[in-house]
Amino acid sequence: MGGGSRHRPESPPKQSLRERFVAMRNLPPFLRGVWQTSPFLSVSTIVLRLLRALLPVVTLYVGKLIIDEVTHLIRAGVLHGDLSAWWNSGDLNRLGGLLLLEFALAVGADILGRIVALIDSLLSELYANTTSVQLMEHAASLDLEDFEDADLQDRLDRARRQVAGRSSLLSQLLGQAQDIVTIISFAVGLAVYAPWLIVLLLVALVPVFIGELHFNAQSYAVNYQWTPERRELDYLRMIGASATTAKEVKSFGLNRFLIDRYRVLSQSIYRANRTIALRRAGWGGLFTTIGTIGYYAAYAIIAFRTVQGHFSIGDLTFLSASFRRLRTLLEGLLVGFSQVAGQALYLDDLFSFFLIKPEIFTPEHPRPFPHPIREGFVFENVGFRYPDAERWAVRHLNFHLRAGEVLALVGENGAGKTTLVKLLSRLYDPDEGRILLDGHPLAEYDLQELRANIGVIFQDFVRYYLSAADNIAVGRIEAREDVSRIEASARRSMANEVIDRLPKGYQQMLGKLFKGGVDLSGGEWQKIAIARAYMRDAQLLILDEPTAALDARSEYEVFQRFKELSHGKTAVIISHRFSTVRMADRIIVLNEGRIEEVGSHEELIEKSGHYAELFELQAAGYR
Ligand SMILES: Nc1ncnc2c1ncn2[C@@H]1O[C@H](COP(=O)(O)OP(=O)(O)OP(=O)(O)O)[C@@H](O)[C@H]1O
Repeated sequence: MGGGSRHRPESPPKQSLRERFVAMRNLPPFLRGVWQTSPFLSVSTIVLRLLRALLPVVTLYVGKLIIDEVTHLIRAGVLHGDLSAWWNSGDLNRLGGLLLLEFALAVGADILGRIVALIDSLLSELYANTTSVQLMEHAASLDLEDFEDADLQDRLDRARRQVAGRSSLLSQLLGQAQDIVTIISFAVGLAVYAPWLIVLLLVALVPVFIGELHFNAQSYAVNYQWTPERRELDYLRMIGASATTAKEVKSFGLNRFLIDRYRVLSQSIYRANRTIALRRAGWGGLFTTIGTIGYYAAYAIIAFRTVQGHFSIGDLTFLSASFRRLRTLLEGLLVGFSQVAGQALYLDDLFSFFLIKPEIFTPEHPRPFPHPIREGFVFENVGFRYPDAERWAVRHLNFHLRAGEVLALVGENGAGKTTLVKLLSRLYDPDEGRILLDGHPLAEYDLQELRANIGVIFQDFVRYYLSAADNIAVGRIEAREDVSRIEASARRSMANEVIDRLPKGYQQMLGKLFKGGVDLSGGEWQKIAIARAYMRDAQLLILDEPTAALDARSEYEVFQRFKELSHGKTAVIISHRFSTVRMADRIIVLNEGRIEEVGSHEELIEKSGHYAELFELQAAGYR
């Protein structure tokens, strides 16, 4: 969260006219994406819209013919006594035919419009689904480091909103294309009768266009600038009203604080939006009035010329209606264009998110992963610094994690234990030095294979709101159906005792998010999480303090089993409990990112160094 001092870019990005036009380059890939989603639906909507586009001018022209026919009939004075006699005389045939035609056109236009709207909504939804999946897939390929970057979070957030809220872009875009065809057809009609009307039209419309363009750019800029705050709003809403936070929020009485913070923040966003909306409404009103003046000027001229005998009454209605429709259409087109340009800017976020490339990836020709690992892992002068951090989290790490040994990492909070583990599982790459596996850098192996061979349970493991069985199966999701494997893993981590007590056993939904879910104690969750490591059947097992919530007996038993069961397997355990740590073959003591001591429990006690001091401290606490 931003706290009190909010960073605001000096000049709002991407709001110049030129940049808006540049953003239009996003439209071709967008349309290509839509096309690939469903070529059939795409073709259908284009063809139907083309038909629909020509209907208005045809309808208006038929209207003109009707009026001309009516005036003709009046002038000719062919009035018969009653309607049926008149009808039978055949004088009304042409008028009747024209009326029928206009009726058919109106019905046709309505039906076509509905079909087109239906296709557009189907197509938009399909496209939004496809893009959401791509978004998830791409997010999955990114580095952990990327996710810890607030800028990326902002961009991802805008991209998500783009997908969720902007699927109207497609119908807008297609509607524009359709309107252009209609406009051309009207313009041709107008040009034939009175070309000067078109000039008048343009003069009336230009101010509206520029106004729209300007205010859309401002809206985007505001939206862009306030992304972090909007994310904070979401976050506040989430911690203010979710099952996982309710306990703490209630007992600390945080609700008032959260609500006030939400209110203040949402009001500032509201004020920024209101300012733009007000200015937009004011200027928009003025510009529209100019357009209306243009329309009535044209109307007066047409009427005058009709009186002079240049136009028929039918022409008068056709021209004035054409002019009015053209004005509305062009206004819509221009406003729509600037909206499309605005949406194209949001597409920028979506597409630029796709352009972020992970830095940790599998080389083109990966080295086959060793089965079994022979020598183990060697850290050679490894150093790592978190992005934007001043301090090295770990530095000058030199040690050998031998195949088959159980290594414990000990150190005070922030000493670098978790960081070391993240480097080992290649969630980060070192900034200095290198890590070798059986003599070759980790980066030469296939990333998926490396991760598949490492089973790591972090201290902040995830409590999935899934069934108990699935909570274990996530350790090796391909084996989700393998009940005996899941049960065996549960027995090893003692999770079976927890699950046996659940009303629905392995099928019990865990967590309180969904109906019928049962929550577990911290230690019970941990036993479930540890079962994931066994599920994985990896060559290297890493337990990063996942036992912190286990009672002393459970932790002892869990590690006893761990040692027995991981026999021959390489393992790294992080724990603050020395009863556990002393079971390891070797212990590394970390201090401020450096290795301070290495040895077995006995050796380190003998040495009377940092380890012995920490051990004494804990032992004294129990005496
Ligand atoms: N994602 C991160 N971004 C920036 N700095 C981090 C990040 N994670 C850890 N650090 C910093 O790196 C240092 C080492 O952290 P690390 O999590 O490795 O410690 P640890 O020994 O596991 O501590 P603990 O016993 O509290 O779990 C700390 O100074 C910490 O503040």
